[in-house]
Amino acid sequence: MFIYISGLKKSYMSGEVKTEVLKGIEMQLEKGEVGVILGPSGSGKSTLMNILGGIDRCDSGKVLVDGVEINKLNENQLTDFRREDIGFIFQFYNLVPNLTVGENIEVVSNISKSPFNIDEVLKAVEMQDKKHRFPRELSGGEQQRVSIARAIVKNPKLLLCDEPTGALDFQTSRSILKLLQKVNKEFGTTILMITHNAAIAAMANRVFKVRSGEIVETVVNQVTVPAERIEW
Ligand SMILES: Nc1ncnc2c1ncn2[C@@H]1O[C@H](COP(=O)(O)OP(=O)(O)OP(=O)(O)O)[C@@H](O)[C@H]1O
Repeated sequence: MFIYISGLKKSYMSGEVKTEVLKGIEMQLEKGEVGVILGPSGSGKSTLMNILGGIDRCDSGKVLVDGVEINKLNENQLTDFRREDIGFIFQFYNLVPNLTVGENIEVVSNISKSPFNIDEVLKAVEMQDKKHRFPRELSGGEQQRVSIARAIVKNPKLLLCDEPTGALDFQTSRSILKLLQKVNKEFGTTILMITHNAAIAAMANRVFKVRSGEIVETVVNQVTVPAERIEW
């Protein structure tokens, strides 16, 4: 199993008060699959994703990514894991404003061990014509395409997407989801995506429903729906 999570717990302290945010998560995803995490605001989705991406650490439980138990890595190993194996896409694009599209991608490619070719990745996200533009000269959807290119150029094992269409209108959202599906097929990248939108679950191989820090249901879709046919 490519992602294997068992008994994962995480609490936060605010002052004297301890809040258990993840209460024993069980979750599995195969290599090359698309997983969707669905759940209401505050249910622990981002916390789970941050632990899986090596941004945060769990208190207890097992978290394996491609056979590596990431909660056992030291700080340097965790940094390497995050840098080399994980691509992140967020709701807001976090592009460097004074670098062009090409340069934003090059910064990541330069520090990667086995990056894809920048022009190929730009072509895949249909942004090859805008390589020399600055982020402020792009629409929201175009900026998200660039942030996807930046996340995949490093040839990550796992692409983690936290509400990637949260700031986009429905047509643009659909084109971004279509692009993620294409990345999954063409580059074979395993994708795990957080969303509030239950309709998006139709494009996933596995859907994890989170409530108050627990996975209350896992749905395995035998047939996945192409993004362009998702009903909103
Ligand atoms: N660093 C932190 N310190 C204290 N509490 C935190 C911290 N990070 C998250 N929390 C709390 O953990 C809970 C879960 O947060 P999380 O961001 O994982 O939820 P979410 O499901 O992703 O929500 P949303 O859909 O609104 O982004 C929330 O109650 C939040 O306030």
